Amino acid sequence: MKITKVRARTFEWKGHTVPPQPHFCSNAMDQLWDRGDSMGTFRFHGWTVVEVETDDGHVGIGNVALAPRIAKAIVDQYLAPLVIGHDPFDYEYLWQRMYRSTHAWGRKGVGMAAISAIDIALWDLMGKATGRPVFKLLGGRTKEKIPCYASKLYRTDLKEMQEEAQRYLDQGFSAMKMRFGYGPKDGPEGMRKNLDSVAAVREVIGDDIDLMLECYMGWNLEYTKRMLPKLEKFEPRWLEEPVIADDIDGYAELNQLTSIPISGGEHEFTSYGFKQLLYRKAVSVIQYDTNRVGGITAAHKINALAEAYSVPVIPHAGQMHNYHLTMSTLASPMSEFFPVHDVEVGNELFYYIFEGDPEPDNGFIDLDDDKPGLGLSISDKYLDQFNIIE
Ligand SMILES: O=C(O)[C@H](O)[C@H](O)[C@@H](O)CO
Ligand SMILES: [Mg+2]
Repeated sequence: MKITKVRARTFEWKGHTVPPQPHFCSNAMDQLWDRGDSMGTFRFHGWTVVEVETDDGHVGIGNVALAPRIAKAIVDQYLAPLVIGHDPFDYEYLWQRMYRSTHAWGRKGVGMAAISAIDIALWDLMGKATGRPVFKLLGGRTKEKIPCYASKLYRTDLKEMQEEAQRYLDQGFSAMKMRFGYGPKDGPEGMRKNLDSVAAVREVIGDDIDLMLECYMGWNLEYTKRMLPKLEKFEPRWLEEPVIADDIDGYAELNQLTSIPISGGEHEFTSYGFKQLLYRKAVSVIQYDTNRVGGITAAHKINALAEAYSVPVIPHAGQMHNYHLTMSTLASPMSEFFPVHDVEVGNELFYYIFEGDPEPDNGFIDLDDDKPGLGLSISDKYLDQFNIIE
């Protein structure tokens, strides 16, 4: 089997998007004096879909959501020539070929995200060629079905957040993640508003539902040290990305500070990056995204590392490329799930570009033992909602 063609298309959403609201989600831009619509740079309204075709007619599908136009250019100009003519089953060699040839600029960030897209397509190809789902090529079925947590609850009116939380309870979720809206620049009043939002959600869901708290890199070490003791009474499952991804020492200090587990990793790359997070005890939950971290090849290695360190893996994003990793290892107890399809931050686009993602049932999703590859196809239902760049 030889790779004959690589096609990268960037899908740019032109459909309805939910208008941005102030304090929607604390984020890394919040500490700038001219933060404006600070979440703006973290709204991903484009996605690059990569199709890798082989001489026997199989087509593997990969994807990348970070800087999709740049990722497409990297695939077209640098990565496609490196894999064409090769056997997709030589996926480790091809990963090393892509990683090493772009090492000067691609070992983290959009370079590695582009490598991830090709790698995911190779695994989809191997599944299709063998007639097996990808998770059966990794470690097989380790769960009867995958528990998932409802991930939304962006900072809005407290009553709206309570009604949203109630909806997830009614849908059978036993875990959910909410976002803070305030950070260091919002002072004591912002702290109070943050605490009030957690109290409001806890009031609805009670103490026996897992509640995760998302900062999305919007706080800093000093602010988080002040917030953690105030948050302990809410017993959160974890506090996510309180500081920027490069502040690994900050993560490590926070992770030892209180009983609240610190989580992170959706902005970290390769097994080398996760070795640092694990070795330095920087996080108690790792959250790579397979379409960023280095694809399935890298994620599979990180799962093994995490198992050795007894740190659970709960990947960022409820999307098929992550579900197969979670199904394949006991090191990953659950998946994230994005319960709302209205396009806001852009995670939702996956539902409009692809078909095949499982729907949750009472807080669980499952994968099909008999569906080869990732089990995804490119949808033709919403093509008119996208500007597609070949
Ligand atoms: O953990 C997450 O789901 C991510 O951080 C979100 O995709 C991001 O949009 C912040 O909520
Ligand atoms: Mg996150």
